[in-house]
Amino acid sequence: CLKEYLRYRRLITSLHGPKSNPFLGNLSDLNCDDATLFTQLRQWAQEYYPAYKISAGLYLCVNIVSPEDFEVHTECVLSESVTSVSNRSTMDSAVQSSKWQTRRKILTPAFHFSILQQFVTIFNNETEHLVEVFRKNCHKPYINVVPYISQFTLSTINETSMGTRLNMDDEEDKTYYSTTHQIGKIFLYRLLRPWFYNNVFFYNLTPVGRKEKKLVNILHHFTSKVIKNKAKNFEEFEVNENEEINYSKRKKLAMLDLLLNAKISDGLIDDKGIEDEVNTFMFEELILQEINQVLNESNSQPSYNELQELKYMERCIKESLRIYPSVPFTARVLEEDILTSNGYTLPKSTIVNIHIFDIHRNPKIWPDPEKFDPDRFLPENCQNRHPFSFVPFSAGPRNCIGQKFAILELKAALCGIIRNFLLEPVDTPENIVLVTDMVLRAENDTVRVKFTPRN
Ligand code: HEM
Repeated sequence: CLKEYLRYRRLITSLHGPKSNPFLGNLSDLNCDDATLFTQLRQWAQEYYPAYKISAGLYLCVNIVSPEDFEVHTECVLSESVTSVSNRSTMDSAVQSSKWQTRRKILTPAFHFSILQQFVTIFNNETEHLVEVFRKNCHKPYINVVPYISQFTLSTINETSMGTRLNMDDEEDKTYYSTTHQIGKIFLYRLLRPWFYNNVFFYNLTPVGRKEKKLVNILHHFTSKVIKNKAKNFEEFEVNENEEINYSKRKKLAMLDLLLNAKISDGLIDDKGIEDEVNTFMFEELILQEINQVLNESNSQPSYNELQELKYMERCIKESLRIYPSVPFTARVLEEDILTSNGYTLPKSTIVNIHIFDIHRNPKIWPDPEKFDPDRFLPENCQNRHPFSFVPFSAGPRNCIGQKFAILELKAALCGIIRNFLLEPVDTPENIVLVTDMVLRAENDTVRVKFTPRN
């Protein structure tokens, strides 16, 4: 064991990375607020491309920033995920490595297009609820969309996977919703403190460990209740097995007048600024044009096939997921040694973090990376790109099983929102502060948008 450990340490420590203290490693850099940590990781990603090491005391991990190394690593991370190492008490049976392959096989048919077709009705109904909430609030100067969007996604996944609607007036459902948020924070806390990984006994005695236990019990209680109810319904369902499953044209851009006025009268905005603002509108108008074309101007809910036809919208979704990938980092444990593109050997058992966020903003692959340009995803523009340079759903065997589901759900939601409202950003990339979490979040969970109802 000692020989293996020393080899492991020697190989990882030969990799470059930020300066570290011999005893504490990079703990002092990592022990900061979530926003600073996010910026810090991005800075290291640029400085130490394509891969670098960081350490926390005796624990070491390697961060990968290049598509090439990401591709190599995916061949060696089939089973064990960091979630299962660091968080066994939370996610134990669901993610444990030995069971992964069997479970993935069982679950894959649940995402077959014939099943997704049935989910479209749920997506559309949930979208109607969302549009209704926005309509009630659209008289306000802006709406913070984050809580509404996360309730929408949680409600949709609940209904499609477990067959129940979340009801935010119900205390238990409300607690479940807030618990899913809090557990993410605790997971991150533990991920950054590797001495808690294997030390479950000690961790459970800490205040955070005790809180985690309480939250996990709430989640387990909720899901087991839903599963029990579902099991009852399932018997009823079998009896009825033959039953079907129940489940202004272009607006005048008055904004442009305002922008031009602001430029001429007080020089508050320059030509580039106006172009950016108009582009923001144009994307939305082009999406609306496509929706009207595909749905023949009707007000009906879109069908599965119609959603598939919304190609321009799909490019806009992909470009959004490139600039703001919902999962900015993933973490896994290597099962075998790998050789990185710059000639380093990363030994078996290394914890590897993938900077999805930075892969998506690599200027060599994505010129002018901060610019929103859906045409990057035209087939002819994708041809020569490395297949692992766009990875919002990760890649390789452990990629996201729900990616088609997610795109379809996003399309249904956008269809409902854009047909009903004209959107204007209140928060912009310049003032939004991103923070480290399990999923990409803006500081204080706030992204403000102005909603104006369309006639
Ligand atoms: C925009 C939406 C989504 C994004 C960006 C996304 C992204 C990802 C990523 C990056 C992973 C890999 C995580 C890792 O390697 O640690 C993943 C895994 C996974 N995702 Fe998603 N996801 C999305 C929506 C969904 C939805 C809607 C579902 C279910 C309906 C889903 C189910 C899963 C599952 C089950 C896994 C684990 C797969 C496995 O380990 O075999 N995802 N997702």
